[in-house]
Amino acid sequence: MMNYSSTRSDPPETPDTAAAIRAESLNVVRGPRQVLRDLEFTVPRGQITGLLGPSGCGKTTLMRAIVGTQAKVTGTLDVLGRPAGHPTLRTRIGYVTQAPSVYDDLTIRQNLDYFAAILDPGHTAADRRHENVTRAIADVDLTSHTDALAGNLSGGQRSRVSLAVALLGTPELLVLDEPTVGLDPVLRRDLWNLFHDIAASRGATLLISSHVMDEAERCHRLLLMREGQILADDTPDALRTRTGSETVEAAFLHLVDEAVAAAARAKETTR
Ligand SMILES: Nc1ncnc2c1ncn2[C@@H]1O[C@H](COP(=O)(O)OP(=O)(O)OP(=O)(O)O)[C@@H](O)[C@H]1O
Repeated sequence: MMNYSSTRSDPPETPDTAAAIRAESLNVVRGPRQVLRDLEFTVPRGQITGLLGPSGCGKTTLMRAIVGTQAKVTGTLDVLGRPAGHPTLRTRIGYVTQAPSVYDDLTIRQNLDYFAAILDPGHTAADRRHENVTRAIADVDLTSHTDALAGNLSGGQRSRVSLAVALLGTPELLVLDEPTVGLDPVLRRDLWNLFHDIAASRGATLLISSHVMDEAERCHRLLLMREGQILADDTPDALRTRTGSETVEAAFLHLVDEAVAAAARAKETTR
């Protein structure tokens, strides 16, 4: 995690028009390996940015750095105008991990009531909490299962309970790690519609990881990753045009081939 010994000397927060996330010379080491290498990118506010790349390329590590839970992060990483991990960011960011974090022995409503009580405590907030919980359950289309035990839900339903928890505090930035993995096509489409609603109606910024390239087409912008580096930071249209490809998947493969060829040339010249 990045270090914050004092908030007294914090620089003033950057204006809302600035990027939601800005990284420069960002490096992360995990165990003996350098997992992220010299990343430089920005994520604009109010849009959906897809973080795509093969398994093991560093997507989760980057998300953990952004939400402030990753150790050994160096370089610049600003989130909503503050350095990543800053205490004031805790209530402004919703993070959904790959493994759903729900209590199996509680119902869906009890799970959300529990997290709502942490976010918005006190007797006087009871009505507001009830409303927020009901809305978050409806947002993820689980109203008909409100009183079902989380332990009896399918994997996709449990993921949606986790997403509902992240939506409780109406966060400005939602960081979602592979939220559609294992879901059927109808649910995937519905969730992507929900993500677009959240960005459009609340002006929220969403960073969504996936290794399913067809989901890239649903994003406003893309960060394509490979082996701990950013291969491209662009819109799906611009990527297809730039590489002369029909799909983002073909564009990604084109960029991988280019990177491999460039690395081989560099090796050749150093011999
Ligand atoms: N706790 C850890 N200690 C050491 N290395 C780790 C640790 N966790 C992950 N790594 C390594 O860091 C690299 C990036 O992992 P990460 O989970 O960020 O990838 P990912 O792109 O999210 O993969 P996936 O799509 O499979 O979830 C991998 O090579 C992985 O082996």
